Amino acid sequence: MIEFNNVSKVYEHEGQHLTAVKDANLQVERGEIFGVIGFSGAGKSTLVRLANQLERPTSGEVLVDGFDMTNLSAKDLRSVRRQISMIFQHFNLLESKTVYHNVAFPLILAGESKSTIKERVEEILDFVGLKDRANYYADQLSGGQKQRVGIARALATSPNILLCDEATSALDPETTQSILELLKRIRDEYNMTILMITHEMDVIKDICDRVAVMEGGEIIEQGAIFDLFTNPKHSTTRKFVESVMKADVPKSILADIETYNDSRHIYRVTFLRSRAGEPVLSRVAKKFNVEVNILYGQILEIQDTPFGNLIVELQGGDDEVLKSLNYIKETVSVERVLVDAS
Ligand SMILES: Nc1ncnc2c1ncn2[C@@H]1O[C@H](COP(=O)(O)OP(=O)(O)OP(=O)(O)O)[C@@H](O)[C@H]1O
Repeated sequence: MIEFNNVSKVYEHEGQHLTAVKDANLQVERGEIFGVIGFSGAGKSTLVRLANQLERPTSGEVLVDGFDMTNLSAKDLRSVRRQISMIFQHFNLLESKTVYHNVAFPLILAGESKSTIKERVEEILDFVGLKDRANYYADQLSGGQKQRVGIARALATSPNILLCDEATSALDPETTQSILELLKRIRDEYNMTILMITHEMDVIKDICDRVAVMEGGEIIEQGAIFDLFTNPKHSTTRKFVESVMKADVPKSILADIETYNDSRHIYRVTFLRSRAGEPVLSRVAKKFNVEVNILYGQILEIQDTPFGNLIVELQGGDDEVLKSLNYIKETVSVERVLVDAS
């Protein structure tokens, strides 16, 4: 649906060249929610603006629905662009206009009749849960409601692709969840293709099918969410994953682990997929001469798949600990050891 082939974007500023996107390759499939994550300045906004040709690439090609956006006539480009809508971090609403008018705006520009506009606006406001706010002014709404208006406006012209530029970054966690639920519903009910950029791994975890990680203009890693979470390869990807994994570990436990001395055996044990429910640690305690002390445990759900994450201490002689560890690794695919004090 959206394809980047060897795309680069170089800006020239006061005689200096700055490569904002470097040799990017990615494919977003129809009906997929694809996330792009990176720290500030990584090139995410530029990448998403290349998707609808708000920016022209310096080299490479951008295909949308098979059309090479870099080689279209102005008329054809307008027509392909009509399939693409965008929502923004700060909503970009007409603050002095009503909710109704904001959503009607792109339909008025498209020359639709009054009756078509009325029908469509009412339908879409109902869909985003703002039917009773049609006559409110945008500046009378909460942030979450404003983003719903932004989404309704984006959907008004029935696009196939929705680009989301940090769409939840200005919202509190609860409102973020409700907007993410709405985006999922849009994908499911309209088979929308969604390309979203964010710096929040939580957002990626909750909604995306696949993700690309950007750094210094390059896509340094990409893949299915589950694979990326359970087996991140690049150190920046690991940082993003740990921002979610560590977020829930109580500070007192983290501080405690850091003070453990070399003679103790502390491991992070990662349980994948259906194995998350297996009683492997109690089996280890019965089978070997060790005690298992669970310091911290968490089971995340990534794309409806359980992903267990435990920090355990194995107490016993070095030999027994080694045997136990090998047993755990065989049985539940221990992915990696965070703290190996042995
Ligand atoms: N129009 C422009 N002219 C010159 N340089 C630009 C322009 N737009 C972006 N850049 C530069 O390109 C790099 C990537 O910027 P971009 O906005 O794509 O990053 P980002 O990952 O979206 O960052 P943020 O999360 O802070 O918005 C930055 O160094 C930025 O200064």
